[in-house]
Amino acid sequence: MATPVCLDDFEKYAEAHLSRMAWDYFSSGSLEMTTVAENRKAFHRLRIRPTALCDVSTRDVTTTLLGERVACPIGVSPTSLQCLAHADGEEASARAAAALDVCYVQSTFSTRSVADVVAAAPTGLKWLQVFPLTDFGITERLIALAEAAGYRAIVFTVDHPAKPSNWTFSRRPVGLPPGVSIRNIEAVLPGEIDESNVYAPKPGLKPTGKLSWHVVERVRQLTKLPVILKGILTAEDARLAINHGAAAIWVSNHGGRTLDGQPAAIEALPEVVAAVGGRVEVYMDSGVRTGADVFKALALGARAVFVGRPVLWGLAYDGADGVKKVLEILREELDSTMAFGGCSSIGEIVGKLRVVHKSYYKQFVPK
Ligand SMILES: Cc1cc2nc3c(=O)[nH]c(=O)nc-3n(C[C@H](O)[C@H](O)[C@H](O)COP(=O)(O)O)c2cc1C
Ligand SMILES: CCCCCCC(=O)C(=O)O
Repeated sequence: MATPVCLDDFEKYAEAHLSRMAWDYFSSGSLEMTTVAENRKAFHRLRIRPTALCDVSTRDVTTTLLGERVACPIGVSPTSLQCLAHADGEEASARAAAALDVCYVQSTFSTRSVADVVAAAPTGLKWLQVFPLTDFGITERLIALAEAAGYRAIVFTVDHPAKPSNWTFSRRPVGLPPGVSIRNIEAVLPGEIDESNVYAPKPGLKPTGKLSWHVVERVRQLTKLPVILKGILTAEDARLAINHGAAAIWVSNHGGRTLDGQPAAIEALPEVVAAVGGRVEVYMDSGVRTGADVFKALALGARAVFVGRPVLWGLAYDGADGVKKVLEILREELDSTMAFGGCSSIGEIVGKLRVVHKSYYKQFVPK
């Protein structure tokens, strides 16, 4: 295969080279996968309105997340089981993120532990993702480890209260090949994973559906770190999140892997941004594949975007170097979109009708 030039090329490579089980695990979503598809289609329905004759001779893509500087507003979403994509797994993806000075979010269900990741990538902004699991002690111990290791925020995933209905996983259980284990869980709870079917864990590791907004306070009480809520899609939940002390809100539909039929994350972003009214930062993921997508999300009020599957494709292509290429391509495409859109800094992208739904243009069509 020729050298990949865009994220779609990395996806094709991954599909051709990963084991069938790994590819199915990474690519699938719930039920008919309509939300997986909508995450892309919704970006295509948006149009960028360019501004001519601006000084775009130099462009600055740096920004800050919760006060910490990053080289660009593109980060790595938490994704589980990265050693299915490459033997170095999360060590490689964290190294790539650190090399590019972008935010790295480690999944609870990582095939490398917090300690492994910090040893492999001692620099760079790192956050830990946690779930509401049946055994709250697991979350508690992971947060303590991350805080001690210098992680800078906790990403609390609120859109995963049960095992998702995924026909692909039902047809072929997701198992771990020899030598691969969920080391992040092993570090706090040895011997709990059934390696032949990771979606049939021991009771304590199951997602709990016994939830209320008080769980956010419970997580906050465990740590001095800011707690970001991941998986918010409505204005009502965004307001509740702020009332319960969320430091930031992450608009996401989990890449279409949880509730099929929910909106594309980019469609839900404007109502969340409006409800938040600038009180906390808003991030988004789900379906971001080009620098134009990044520009659209920022114009609609996201402080930063994150990518999930593209990082797994990069790992499959060439470990840490592959992930670096994926992130560099997105950064360069964002930079180019800014030049042609008329923006010299990230701050200039926001607002000003830079991005509209394609129906905006109907009003100008002669009747
Ligand atoms: C294989 C895979 C594993 C995932 N694991 C987690 C996880 O452990 N925790 C979590 O909060 N989200 C998880 N997600 C969701 C991602 O964080 C992210 O929301 C999603 O992948 C974004 O969509 P994208 O893949 O289209 O970029 C996972 C997604 C995939 C594809
Ligand atoms: C190994 C158990 C899988 C946990 C769920 C990870 C996840 O969020 C996903 O989308 O997959």
